[in-house]
Amino acid sequence: MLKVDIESFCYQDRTVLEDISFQVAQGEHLALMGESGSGKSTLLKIIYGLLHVENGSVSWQNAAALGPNFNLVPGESYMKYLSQDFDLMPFTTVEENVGQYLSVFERDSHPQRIKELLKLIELEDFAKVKVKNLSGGQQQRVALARVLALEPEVLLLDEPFGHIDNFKRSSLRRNLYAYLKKQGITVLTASHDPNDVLPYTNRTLILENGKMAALDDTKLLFNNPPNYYIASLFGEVNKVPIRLLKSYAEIDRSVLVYPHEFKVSKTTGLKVVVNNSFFKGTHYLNEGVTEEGSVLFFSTSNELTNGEAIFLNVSLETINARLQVEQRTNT
Ligand SMILES: Nc1ncnc2c1ncn2[C@@H]1O[C@H](COP(=O)(O)OP(=O)(O)OP(=O)(O)O)[C@@H](O)[C@H]1O
Repeated sequence: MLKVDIESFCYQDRTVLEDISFQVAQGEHLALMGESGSGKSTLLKIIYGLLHVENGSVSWQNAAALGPNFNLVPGESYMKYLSQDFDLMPFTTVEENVGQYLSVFERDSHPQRIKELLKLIELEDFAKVKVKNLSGGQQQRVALARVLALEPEVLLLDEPFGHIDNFKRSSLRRNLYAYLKKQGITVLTASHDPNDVLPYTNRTLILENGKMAALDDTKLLFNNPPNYYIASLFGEVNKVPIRLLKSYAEIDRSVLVYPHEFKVSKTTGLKVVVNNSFFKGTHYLNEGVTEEGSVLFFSTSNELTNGEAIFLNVSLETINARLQVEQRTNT
């Protein structure tokens, strides 16, 4: 079990983390989400032991992680941290970079282990290439292989696919997370990308201005986001007054609605005039303006014409579910 308790953490005199307290079970995969500057990287650096936290503690399996004021070389041996800057040796080859992190006591198994890791990151053909001659995305994959070399018990990943193109990203993500799960490695992934988070993580911790805005089951957070900030980390979202959706409603509140949750009708519902229809590959994301002048985003399978009037509907189940979440988080 990884236990993190941070009362506060400051850079110079600016507090950037406050009241952070959570636990991660062995083998669990926790996502860290939050807007840029919310404190994700800082939190990972504290956990790894790169930053000293005066008011707080980190422990793994009930043993305290002591941080940089106590360790000659920062970082705990059972943990690895993949930072946003890759920290590679540019003038040596891919296999040397990965091999450097393998145990000196098991030299015989190095070639096999390097081969295995290069296969995982899909860079087998680049084993003899110097790192300085690789693209940014390829370098990020080498950095990933390096942190995996010694099979850490805890792996901290900071935007691990940020430099990798979509073509490689999907398969790499699948292979990597399947591998980590199989090995029972405890993982924390900080990411802006819901595609890194939704399919692969058990729980998600949301940071907002250095504070914990939520910590819950990932699917639950997506399906029933407690507020607009949290929902918008997963993609486009609308805040819609219930009285516009159900004319008979006596409730003066708004609910969060994702674009895919609107059902489109030609005759009944909340009237909007289409302003834009963006092709998203699998669907169209449309921008519509209500009679009150607010903008709503909704999905359709077909392209809509600008100026066309259509009607939006949201199911009672969705509205009720959202109202219940609000009640739960307000009590
Ligand atoms: N070394 C530093 N010295 C002073 N302030 C810092 C330092 N590093 C980060 N900060 C500040 O601390 C806050 C949190 O930064 P952090 O990098 O942890 O956020 P983040 O959520 O990881 O952002 P991003 O998603 O953009 O990587 C920001 O306001 C940032 O400007």
